[in-house]
Amino acid sequence: MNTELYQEAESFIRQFYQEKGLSDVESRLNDVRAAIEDSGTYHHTYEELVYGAKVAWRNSNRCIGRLFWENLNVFDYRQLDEEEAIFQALLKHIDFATNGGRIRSTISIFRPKLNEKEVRIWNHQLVRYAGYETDDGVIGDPASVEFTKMCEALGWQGAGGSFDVLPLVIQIDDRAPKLFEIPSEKVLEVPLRHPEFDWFRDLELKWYAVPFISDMRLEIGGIEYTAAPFNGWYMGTEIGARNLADDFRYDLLPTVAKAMGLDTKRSASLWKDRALLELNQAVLHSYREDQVSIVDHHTAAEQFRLFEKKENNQNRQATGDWTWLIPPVSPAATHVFHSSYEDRMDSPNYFYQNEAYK
Ligand code: HEM
Ligand SMILES: N/C(=N/c1cccc(CO[C@@H]2CCNC2)c1)c1cccs1
Repeated sequence: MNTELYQEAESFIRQFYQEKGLSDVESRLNDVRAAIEDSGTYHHTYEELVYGAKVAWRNSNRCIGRLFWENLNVFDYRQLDEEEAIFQALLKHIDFATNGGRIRSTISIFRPKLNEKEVRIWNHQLVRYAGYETDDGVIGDPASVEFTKMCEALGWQGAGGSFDVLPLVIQIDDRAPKLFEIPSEKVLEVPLRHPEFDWFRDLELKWYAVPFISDMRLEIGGIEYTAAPFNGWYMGTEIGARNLADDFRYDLLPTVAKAMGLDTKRSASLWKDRALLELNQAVLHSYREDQVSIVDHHTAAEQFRLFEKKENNQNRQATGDWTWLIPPVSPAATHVFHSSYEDRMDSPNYFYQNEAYK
């Protein structure tokens, strides 16, 4: 009898029954114990799965967006056993979550790991841009160079542009991974323009509307869901202060600063800070004008403060990883910077897992 699994299962089931005010937890625990004795594992009810996915979000210490943890749409795809069916489910997730720009927080949960057999999505995010190493530097997203090479090794042919959407790579157990192109009409993107600087659109920048994290493991009561892609909406700084700004990503601060006519020779001119602000303003302006959900880092911090209060009202204390909760732009202008959080890892939760392309 796998007592470690039973202990994690018991702790989760008791938490679920207690928080939901359900009765007769002992009878459910007897069924779970019997299942583990009989088959080495147990099966979550849909209600347990939904509660587990939501509480895993509530426990995600690095997430500033947790105020809305109870509004998660959960798709139960544990019965799917073929790559093609999983691909179709992912397209449905992308459509449902995108919702024409009124983004809906959603998670799709595929079959959990059992006896070293597992379903994996090799992508970091369902939608992400390719990165190509050339003699004159990287074209596209440098963060995707390694994964792009893997896709090419598996037969994918990218267009060689700066914003090519990568294919989905789905692997079941030890079968060969299968590649699937996402139809371009399924991928909502936002062309970036600035509210005052007309030259900004000439940079021909864009970003995808919805972030779908597809490489983390969802752990609920000792059961490991190794393929459980989830999405929310972006906080503007993720795009404007990191993806497009980091010098190991699209490295656009010098480009924006020069177009603004700033003196990029002297750090003291704060040209990087001025460029950052305009880049972030362009992101928020473009997403809002296209009616694509996005949140600025001040509003997100206010929402997080409300989350902290709501947790206290439920006799819980919000845990957090301060180093990730503070936004990369004007962190000290938010209450988060002046607060402290215990970085305790409660379960259920989302975890990193080994790179699928081992
Ligand atoms: C609804 C809007 C949401 C917003 C605005 C939001 C915002 C963020 C931001 C800004 C980060 C830091 C990312 C980074 O710095 O790279 C983050 C991290 C995280 N979020 Fe949220 N989030 C949202 C919804 C969700 C949902 C629906 C889930 C899961 C069900 C989730 C789970 C997480 C996790 C696990 C991390 C940490 C990732 C890591 O450690 O790499 N978030 N979130
Ligand atoms: N806005 C978001 N931002 C992120 C949430 C989790 C992870 C990430 C990206 O993390 C990468 C790995 C470490 N930094 C970048 C971004 C969401 C994605 C999915 C739901 S909400």
